[in-house]
Formats: sequence, C-alpha cells, structure tokens
Amino acid sequence: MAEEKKPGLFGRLFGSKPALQPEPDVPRPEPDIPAPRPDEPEIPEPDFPTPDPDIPEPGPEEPEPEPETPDEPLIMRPAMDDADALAPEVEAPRDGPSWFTRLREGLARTSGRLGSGIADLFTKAKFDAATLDELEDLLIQADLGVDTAQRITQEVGRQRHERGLDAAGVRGVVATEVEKALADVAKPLVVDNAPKPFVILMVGVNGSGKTTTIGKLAQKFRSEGKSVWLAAGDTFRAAAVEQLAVWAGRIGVPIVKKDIGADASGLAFEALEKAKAANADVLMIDTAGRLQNRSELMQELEKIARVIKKLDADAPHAVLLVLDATVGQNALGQVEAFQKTAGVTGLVMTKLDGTARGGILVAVAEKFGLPIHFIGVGEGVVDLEPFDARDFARALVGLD
Ligand SMILES: Nc1nc2c(ncn2[C@@H]2O[C@H](COP(=O)(O)OP(=O)(O)OP(=O)(O)O)[C@@H](O)[C@H]2O)c(=O)[nH]1
Repeated sequence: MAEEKKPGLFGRLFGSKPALQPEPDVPRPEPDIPAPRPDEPEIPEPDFPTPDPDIPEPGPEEPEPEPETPDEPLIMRPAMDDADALAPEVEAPRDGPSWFTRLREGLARTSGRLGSGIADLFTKAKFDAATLDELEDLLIQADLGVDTAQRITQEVGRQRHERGLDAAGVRGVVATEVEKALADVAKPLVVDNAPKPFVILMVGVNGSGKTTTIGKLAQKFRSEGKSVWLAAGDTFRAAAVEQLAVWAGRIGVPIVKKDIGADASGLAFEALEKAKAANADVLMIDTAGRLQNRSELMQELEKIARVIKKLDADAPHAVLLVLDATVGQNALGQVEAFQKTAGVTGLVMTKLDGTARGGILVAVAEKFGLPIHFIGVGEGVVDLEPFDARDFARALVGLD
C-alpha cells in the first residue's frame, strides 16, 4: 500500500491546506513547532561565537549598556543580504485562489453554521418575534457579542417589516451591520521609515500564533523591498527560538538570538542596536507567550518596551497583540490585560479557520475599538492578509 505522503515544512508554511485546528477552551501551551527536514537547506552557521547568556540587564535604574558589549548576541545572517534577492521559495504563490476565496473557505465553519441557521429560520410557518430571538441566539453563538447581536436582530426585524426579507436578505443585513461595526477598526499597519527601524513588538498568550505571524509579516515586508531584522525575544523556549530561526533562514533575514534564559529586554535592546546600525527598515521582536494573569511575565513586557526606548524614545512603534480566534470569549480578557500592560496598538487575529465562532473578531472590535491590522485563516504564508471590513463581513455569512 502506498504510504501517505506527509506535507513537509515548506508545504506547511507556504502552500498546503492546513488541517483545521480544534477549538480549545484555553490557549494550547505547546504548539507544534515546524522542524526543518533533513533534505532542506541548513540555516547558515553564525559567524559569531556563542555568547555568554548572562548579558547585563539594561533597566531604567541601571547604567546604560555599552554600545559594544563583550557578550555579543548571536546574529544569524542570511546567505543573501540583498533585499531584492528573496529566495524563490518564499515568494508567495502568484496563482492559486484569491485572498477572498481563502478567507471564505477559512471562515466556512462560521458561515456554514450561521448560514444554515438562518436558512432554518425560514422553514418556520411564520417569521415572528420568536424567530428574531432565534436569530439573536445564532449570532450570539457565533460570538458576535450580545450588543451587536441585538442591534443586528433589530435591524433585520425592521427591514423584514418594511420590505420583507428572505434568507439571503437576512444574510445581507447581517453582513452590512457587521461591516459597519468593523469599518472603523480595519486599519492597515503603517510602517513609516523615520527613524529607522520601525520596531514591532509582538505579544500574546502561548500558541496564539505570534511566531508564525512574525514569519508571515517578515515575508510581506521583504516582498515590499523592506529590510527586516528579527529578534528571538522568547528566551524561555528553545523551540520558539528555533522556529523563528527557521522562518528567518527561509525568508533570508537576520535574526538576533541568545541562549535560553537570557534577559529578553537585553536581547531586544541589542537587537535594536544592531538593526539600527544596519539601517534596517523593520525590526520585529518576538516575546514569550504568557498567560495574561502571570503578572511577572507581563511586567517583563513592560520592561522590554522601557529598555528599547533608551535607543529610540518612540519604540516600539507598534505593539501587536496576536489573538487566537479559537479561544472565543477569552480573547476579550486577553485584550484587556495586554492593553493595560503592553500598550497594545493593534491586533492580529489568527486561526479564524479553526472555529465556528469567528464573530469573536466583531465582539473584540466593538468592545475595544483597537485597530485590526491582519487576520489569519491558515498556516501558510499566504493565509495572513490585511484586514478588510467588507470582505470579512461578507465571508462571515458566506456571501460572495
Ligand atoms: N489553522 C491555523 N493555524 C495557525 C494560524 N496561525 C498560526 N497557526 C498555527 O498555530 C500554531 C502556534 O503558532 P505559533 O506561531 O507557534 O504561536 P506562538 O504564539 O508563537 O506560540 P508560543 O511560542 O508558544 O508563544 C502553529 O502550529 C501555527 O502554524 C492560522 O491562522 N490558522
């Protein structure tokens, strides 16, 4: 019998259709880390000796770190350092389904449940107040939030009364109302280039998709011709550093990393120093996944932000909270906690393909009004795109 061919790392990162994630109640503590296959090119060996992990901790009360410390962080540079010389395999495929098609497919679980639920409402003898209550329940079950569900239901009731609505009409009203709710938060991430680099701090709970998102964004920036540096600030888990190094190697960008247990703020500081010296356009700093109720870990985030300000008073220029859509209502608590501690400036919602409750994005938008910059509907590099309110709203209810 022919052995089933497993997708390799390349397939997982850049093309193949991922298996849908289960819907966990809590964030998964240890996500799968893509491991390089033996037949794939090795990441280039560093030119630098392995540093002493005990780096001085720059802090506000402590002396400024010297520009050149003896314990240089490990910098892995890509074989090609030319922004135009992207390795061909990291180029996003130009053919294949459009983003909207992938978005629709990604949101199929949510739109399938909503769509069939709405269709069922029309099998009733009459569309009355009880039917509207059922519609409201459906919307709440899709995690759109009570306020939004009520508002949409009222609008459906009004339009049904005025002009009559069939199932498609109801889906249209839902899409329009969702789009209105999201219009103000759908904002692109603007990377401005003065002063360089634009520093992006990525935060979120374990397994939310931070590292993967950094890889996808780095690839995007590179394809726009920007020079990108990565900092492996998750100094708790060797696998996280390795995962980021795999992305860096494939995309062809330098990564700054230290041994496990090193101080994350010191690493961030040195990475910014190096990226500045290299005149990089963008520096993305990964951070350890943390539960929002672990105050000491949350304080570490504050420290990273504080320390890099010594080199650039405006850094980090963006603090992106990566939210896993499959955690449902937990996402609301995460935004609250990270907003307080890390000064979140924008959101990325991943794994919308792994849930039938993709409406959580609407609930988050309504409650916090934070910009939503990107959404993810799969593990592939093409499965993360800037957030568009109309596309999302239509895909959410299964409209073209
Ligand atoms: N289905 C699906 N999977 C995703 C998406 N985004 C990320 N993932 C997967 O989610 C898992 C966790 O992603 P990571 O990037 O490792 O998460 P992390 O936040 O860096 O995790 P920690 O290192 O534990 O903090 C990986 O298997 C990713 O491939 C998405 O949009 N859809």
